[in-house]
Order: sequence, then structure tokens, then C-alpha cells
Amino acid sequence: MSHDAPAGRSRESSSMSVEQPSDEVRELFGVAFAGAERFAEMLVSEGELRGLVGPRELPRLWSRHIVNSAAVVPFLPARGTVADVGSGAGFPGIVIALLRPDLEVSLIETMERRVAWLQDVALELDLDNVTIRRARAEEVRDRFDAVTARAVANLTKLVRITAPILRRGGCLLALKGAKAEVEAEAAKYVIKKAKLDPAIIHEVVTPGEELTKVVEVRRPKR
Ligand SMILES: C[S@@+](CC[C@H](N)C(=O)[O-])C[C@H]1O[C@@H](n2cnc3c(N)ncnc32)[C@H](O)[C@@H]1O
Repeated sequence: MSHDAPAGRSRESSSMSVEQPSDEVRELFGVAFAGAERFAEMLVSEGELRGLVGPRELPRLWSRHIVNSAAVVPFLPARGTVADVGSGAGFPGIVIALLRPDLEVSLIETMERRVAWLQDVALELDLDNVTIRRARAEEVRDRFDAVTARAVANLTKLVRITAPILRRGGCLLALKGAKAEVEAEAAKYVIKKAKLDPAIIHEVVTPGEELTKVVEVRRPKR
């Protein structure tokens, strides 16, 4: 996914400027666009009131959050199960569920208020591939083909809490910004100790957004 189109256009709503998705973003989401648009509408109408997004986030809701979440999608497995740890308002878990309806997606979130929000979103978007669990990742006993996380913890902590829930051949996919390389270097020892393969950093340029980095840490098949 490498694009260099300008960011989505903005229009004035009664109280704030809400970003409108560009044609490139519509193309990126394809048949999932209607669901993504409804998700954005819910975030605009209720997200701020329910304490899920700050007012300053709304003008860049698509590029900074929804489209940024989609950056992880090219690295997901061909089939199987995904756990999104610390989904919060639904990033990247809800976006993954929309773009990959063939994958079973578990949203693991510890805060009750956010869990209630995720349940409302899954119901409204009719996402029957989503399971929502109120838990800390450390309490989960299942294993997954992929574990995703965005803005939850640094890579060292993420590896510690997600290594036990990675299947053989499965991978952690952490959405990171400019600190990806520094965090990968700092996490080297923990990655080795958990018997995982060295981190790979994928660079992704999303429509209307600057460079995003996806750090992949895989559990070897044997
Ligand atoms: C800063 S928010 C980021 C939310 C979302 N991933 C995003 O990118 O907008 C971090 C979220 O992770 C959750 N969280 C933190 N540690 C967790 C853990 N060990 N297990 C599950 N959820 C956790 C918090 O409750 C919070 O909702």
C-alpha cells in the first residue's frame, strides 16, 4: 500500500472540521467502505462523548486512525485467528475485521467502558467475525495466528505480554511510528529470550498519511 495522494478533504460541520475520506481511501476499503464510514460516523457522533477520541483527533480521524490501522492488513495471515490487544476505540481491530471478514478477530480490552463501545460497534456494523473480551492480554490463555497492537506499550513490553499467546508460525504485528527501530533494538534481548525470530520492520505509506511502520515479530514454526 504505497500512495502519495494528498490527505482526505475536510468539510466544516456545525462544531468542528471533520475529515472526509479521499477517493483513494474509498478504493483502499473497497466493499468494506460502507462499514468503515459507519464506524467513522459513530466515532464522530458518540466517540468524544464516550471518551474514546479527543476533539483534536476528529479532523484527522480517517488518516491518523482508520487508514493508519489498515496499514497492518497486508501482513495478516492468509487464514486463522487474530487478537487485537488494547483495541480501545477499535484500532486496529475493527478495521481488520472490516477488511478481512474471513479472519476471526478477538478484541482484547481491559477497560469496561471501551469494551461496551466495541460491543456497540460490532453490533451496529454487523461484524459476525468479532469476539470481544474484557481482559488483560496477560490473562488470555488462547493462542492466535497473529496478534496486533497499536499505542498499547513499547515493543519490549508488548513482546512480553503477547509471546505467550502466539501460535507456532504466528506473529506479533505492532503499529509503530518513528520509534520502531529504537524499540526493536531495545527489545532484542526479550525477543531472543522468548525464542522468537528477530524483528522485521515494514514501512508503509498510507493515503494522506506519512510513513507508518509495522514491526513484525514471529514465533518460528518449530
Ligand atoms: C492508548 S490506548 C490505544 C487504543 C487503540 N489501540 C488505538 O490505537 O487507538 C491503549 C489501550 O490499551 C488498553 N490496554 C493497555 N494494556 C492492556 C493489556 N495488558 N491488555 C488489554 N488491554 C490493554 C487500554 O485499556 C487502552 O484502551
